[in-house]
Amino acid sequence: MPSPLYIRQSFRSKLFVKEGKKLAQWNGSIVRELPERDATDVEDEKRQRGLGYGTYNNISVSNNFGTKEFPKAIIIGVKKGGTRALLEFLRVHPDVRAVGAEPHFFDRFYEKGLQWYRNLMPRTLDGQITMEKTPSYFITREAPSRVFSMSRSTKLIVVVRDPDFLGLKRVVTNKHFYFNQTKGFPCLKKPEGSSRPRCLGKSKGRPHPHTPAEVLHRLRDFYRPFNMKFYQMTGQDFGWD
Ligand SMILES: Nc1ncnc2c1ncn2[C@@H]1O[C@H](COP(=O)(O)OS(=O)(=O)O)[C@@H](OP(=O)(O)O)[C@H]1O
Repeated sequence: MPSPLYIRQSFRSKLFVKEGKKLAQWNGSIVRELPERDATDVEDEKRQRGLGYGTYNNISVSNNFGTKEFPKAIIIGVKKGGTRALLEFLRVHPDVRAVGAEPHFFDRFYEKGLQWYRNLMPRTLDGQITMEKTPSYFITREAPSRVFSMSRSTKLIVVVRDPDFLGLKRVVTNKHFYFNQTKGFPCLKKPEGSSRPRCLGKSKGRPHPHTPAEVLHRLRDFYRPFNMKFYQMTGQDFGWD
């Protein structure tokens, strides 16, 4: 089985940085690549079934060079764990190329075959990492063995907290972000000459209802044993109690 990496997510820019010259070049590609909105499951499905993946503007194909490769890393979950933010912030890095929408290959569209899947991927040059994210893989029993039969070396990333992996050079820092009060989380700053949105889509940053202390207490009690199991499995105490 491919081994999952449990990612601690704080989104305080653990993404990593190259010098100014390179930065100026890839600022241009950020403008093209950031999706205007998040792809919901329904949108994903429509796109994959009917409209043709390759033509949809969320799919990040910014050049005709390079080759389409299977992902070297897949964000497999957890749902609502900030997986979109992680992918969008990672793909700011020039060495990361990612599919904008969720491919749902290993859960819904497996019968379409590996060539179909690879064709969804953006082209990469030597040294670039292909990535995708589909958080429902985490709750799909068949997903791990399916990924394994595609490639034994693909890294599976589960967002827990703090992305800290992949060995990328330091390119993205705090200066690329601002704290958006309305959303309640960091967004990418607008590059010069761009009018494209820099924050995640409407479905992210929902207002949450007040949760009474008693309910929180009961939820903590309920999840405690599962959290303990998880700490044992990962060898790390996340201190969620
Ligand atoms: N930068 C940053 N820091 C912390 N939290 C963030 C960040 N960006 C997004 N979010 C929150 O992540 C929630 C969405 O997670 P996902 O993108 O994994 O959702 S999905 O499963 O793909 O639908 C969603 O939470 P809710 O708004 O509570 O639904 C987002 O607000």
